[in-house]
Amino acid sequence: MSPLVGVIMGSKSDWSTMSHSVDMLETLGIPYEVQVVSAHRTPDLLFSYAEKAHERGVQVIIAGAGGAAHLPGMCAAKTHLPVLGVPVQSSMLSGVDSLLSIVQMPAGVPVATLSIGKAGAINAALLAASIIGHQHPEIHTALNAFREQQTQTVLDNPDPREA
Ligand SMILES: Nc1c(C(=O)O)ncn1[C@@H]1O[C@H](COP(=O)(O)O)[C@@H](O)[C@H]1O
Repeated sequence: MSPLVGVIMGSKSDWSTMSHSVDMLETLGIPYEVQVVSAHRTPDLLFSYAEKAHERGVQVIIAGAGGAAHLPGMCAAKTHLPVLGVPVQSSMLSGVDSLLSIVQMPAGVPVATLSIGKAGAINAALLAASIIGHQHPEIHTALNAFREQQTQTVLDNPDPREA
C-alpha cells in the first residue's frame, strides 16, 4: 500500500527521537515512508518532497527537527497537507530552541506543533491516525484499540509501588 504518512527529519541524528513516531505508526498499521530531508542542508530536496508527497498518496507529514528547526515550517509552506512538527531535544538548549522555531509560525502557514522529544514523536503518530482515521476505518479502529488498552493498563496497575 502507498504511504499515508511521510516522516521526515533534518538529520540522521534525529532518528532516536523520530523512530518513536515510526514505531507508533507500525503499531497502528499505518503505511508510512521515512527520509532525512533538511530545509537547511537539502533545500531543493525539501521543496520537491513537499510538493510531490500528495502525489504518492501521503495525507499527513510528520517533520522532526532540532535547533533552528525550520524544516516543518518550510515544508508546510510548500504543501497543502497537514504538517505535524516534532521539536527534537537539542544538546545546547534542551529543545526549547526547536520548540520555539516550530511553534511560532506566522498566520497563514500552520504547523501543528507537538511536545519536545519522545512524547511529541509518539503523539505526532497518534494525531496523524486521528486525522486520517476518518477516511480509513481500520486506522480509526486501531487507534481506539490502542487508547482502550492504554486506559486498561492504567486501571489494572493502580499501585505506584508495584513494578
Ligand atoms: N533543524 C534542522 C534542519 C532544518 O530545519 O532544515 N536541518 C537539520 N536540522 C537539525 O540540526 C540538528 C543537528 O544535526 P546534525 O546532528 O546532523 O549536526 C538536528 O536536530 C537536525 O534536525
